Amino acid sequence: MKIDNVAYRSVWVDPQDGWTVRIFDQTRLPWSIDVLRLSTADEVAHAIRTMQVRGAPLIGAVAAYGLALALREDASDTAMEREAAMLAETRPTAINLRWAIGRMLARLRGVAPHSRVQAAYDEAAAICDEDVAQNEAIGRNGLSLLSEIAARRGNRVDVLTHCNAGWIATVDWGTALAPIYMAHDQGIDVHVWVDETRPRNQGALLTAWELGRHGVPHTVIADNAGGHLMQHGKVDAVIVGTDRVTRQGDVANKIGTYLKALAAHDNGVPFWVALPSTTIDWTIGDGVREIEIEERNADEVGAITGPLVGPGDVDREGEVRTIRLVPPGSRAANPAFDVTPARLVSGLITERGVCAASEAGLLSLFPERRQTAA
Ligand SMILES: CSC[C@@H](O)[C@@H](O)C(=O)COP(=O)(O)O
Repeated sequence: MKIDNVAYRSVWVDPQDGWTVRIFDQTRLPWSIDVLRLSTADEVAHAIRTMQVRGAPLIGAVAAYGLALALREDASDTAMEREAAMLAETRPTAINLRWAIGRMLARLRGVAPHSRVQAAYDEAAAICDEDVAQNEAIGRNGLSLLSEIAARRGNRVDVLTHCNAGWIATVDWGTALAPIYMAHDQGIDVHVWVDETRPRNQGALLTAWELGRHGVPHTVIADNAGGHLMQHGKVDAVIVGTDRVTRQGDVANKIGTYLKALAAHDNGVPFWVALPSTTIDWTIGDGVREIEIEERNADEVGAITGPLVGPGDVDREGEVRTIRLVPPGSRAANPAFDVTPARLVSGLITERGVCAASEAGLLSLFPERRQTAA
């Protein structure tokens, strides 16, 4: 995607030095576009934990480069296994992280230590290229669904999305936002209701920023507004991304997604989930019981960060500050994801096509997984 007419991915190797890894600091967006340089596996782990990089596919891709950085310092078997385990544990819910580390190890275990660094960079680059191709295919498959609605509605589609599943959450394109970008580029009058997505506001900050830069009409809403809009016929479809889909089609995504699925179900609004196959966890069935939900620091609920606005503070307008929301002494809790049961999901939009959120649906697109799932 482009920033000031320059095409960027969300992660890349610095072309000047040929080895450090560059990312946008997503804790600073949209107020400031800061590019970070990561040169050790520990720096990568820190970037993932603090959500300087976030979004399921992107943290997998960045972690893969993290392992390449680790191998530059020590390419022995012991160091490789240790650093891989450390990177895989930086966040628990998104399965792409463990998938990417698993793929790197599968490739590198058979490579002699002196050849591992180059092999690791090559494999991480392949993961990135494949993610871009998968998201582009997801965009095309989701576009068919949006085109059908537009054909019925005089070229208009209103989509609601939650959190950020755009290009900044993947290597490029995004999952949930890829069909929206393509619909907009094709001249469909697409408008997006953007859930702010408390507590970290990935919708209000990142999705709104992405859509705005691409010229896609959008409106940021409080997280609680979606049900009301659906009751009044203002939402044609909900499309969200996901951090993990079980083989039976249960969907883990940013906290609050489940409530949107319930409201969509009650109002007959299609609820679609967009994902690359790297987000499917074939080893588990019941997402509510089996997916580990990340519990983040309660301070993310108890405070909010943003630039000061006038008129009270004209001199300091624009200065980014953190403001306390919760009185001292009140406890806060911060489960970061929830699980939407498959029965509430209208369809899964993957790189291979759209399927029912069920084991049979997923296996119809990924028949090679039949044995794993059995
Ligand atoms: C294509 S990203 C899909 C999901 O990863 C996204 O919706 C989400 O929940 C991200 O959570 P985050 O905590 O911001 O990493």
